[in-house]
Amino acid sequence: MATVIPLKPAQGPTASAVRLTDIAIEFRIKGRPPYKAVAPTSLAVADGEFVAIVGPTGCGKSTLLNAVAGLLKPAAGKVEVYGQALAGLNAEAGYLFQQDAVMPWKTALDNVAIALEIKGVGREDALGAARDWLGRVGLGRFLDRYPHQLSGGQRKRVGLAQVLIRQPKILLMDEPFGPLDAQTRQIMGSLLLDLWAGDRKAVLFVTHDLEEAIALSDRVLIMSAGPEARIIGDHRIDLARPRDAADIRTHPRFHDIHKAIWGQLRAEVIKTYGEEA
Ligand SMILES: Nc1ncnc2c1ncn2[C@@H]1O[C@H](COP(=O)(O)OP(=O)(O)OP(=O)(O)O)[C@@H](O)[C@H]1O
Repeated sequence: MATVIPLKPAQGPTASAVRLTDIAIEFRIKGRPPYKAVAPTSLAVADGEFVAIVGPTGCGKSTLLNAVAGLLKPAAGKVEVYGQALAGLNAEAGYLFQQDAVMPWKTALDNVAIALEIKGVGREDALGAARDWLGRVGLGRFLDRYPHQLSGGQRKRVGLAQVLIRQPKILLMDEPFGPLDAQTRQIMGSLLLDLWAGDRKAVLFVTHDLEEAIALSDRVLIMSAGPEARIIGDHRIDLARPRDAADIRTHPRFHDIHKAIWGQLRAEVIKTYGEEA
């Protein structure tokens, strides 16, 4: 059985990388009462921890991530980053979305270098770092390709390099491998784990794919069906590291963990389909 750990944030001298306390999020829709997307809910991500959020479609996973990114302000509750109340955009975080953020008129090299240039890094230094990062994501031979000359998986690698070159302390990932085929998703997962093992950032990873969440994470959080969604499960994943995001799925322990968590997730997924039917 996977261990279910209490939802209360751990107390201790070290501040969490991210801590949400009793966060509630509402959307105003003209002529209607506010839509209460997220009910008061709490979560904490420790420094160096890889945490996934899984939940039924439309429950509020991206909304929660956007609150951590500082892209939207909760109606109630606290967002803290390394112990400091978040005001405005989260400067410690790099954000990787499902959609590509690459510029079609720039080569892979320029797409990655620009992430440093807009921070004031000189052109030559930015190009040097971009070459290095593209090498680390396996695109050392594709520096001068334009996005339309790259596969979907290769564009994702460019996106990953664009975010990582800025060395954020926290990585926010919203279905980052969503549009890719199953095999490429697993390869990207393995690449992400390899890169993460180097300097263990705090990661908050949103996915609808429970297998992907278990393969990558230290903890998997389950979000209930909306409206007024909240975190209802917090499962520690005790699979050894280093892990290969593809091979780990054949491990017997993986199946036990999957079975334990799926029971809880399935109930929420069924509620969502009932609502939309
Ligand atoms: N700007 C907005 N205005 C009104 N409602 C919104 C807005 N953004 C999101 N919502 C609603 O809030 C709820 C949560 O949306 P969110 O995108 O966070 O879900 P999700 O769990 O990430 O979904 P999916 O897995 O399908 O990507 C949904 O019911 C959505 O319709």
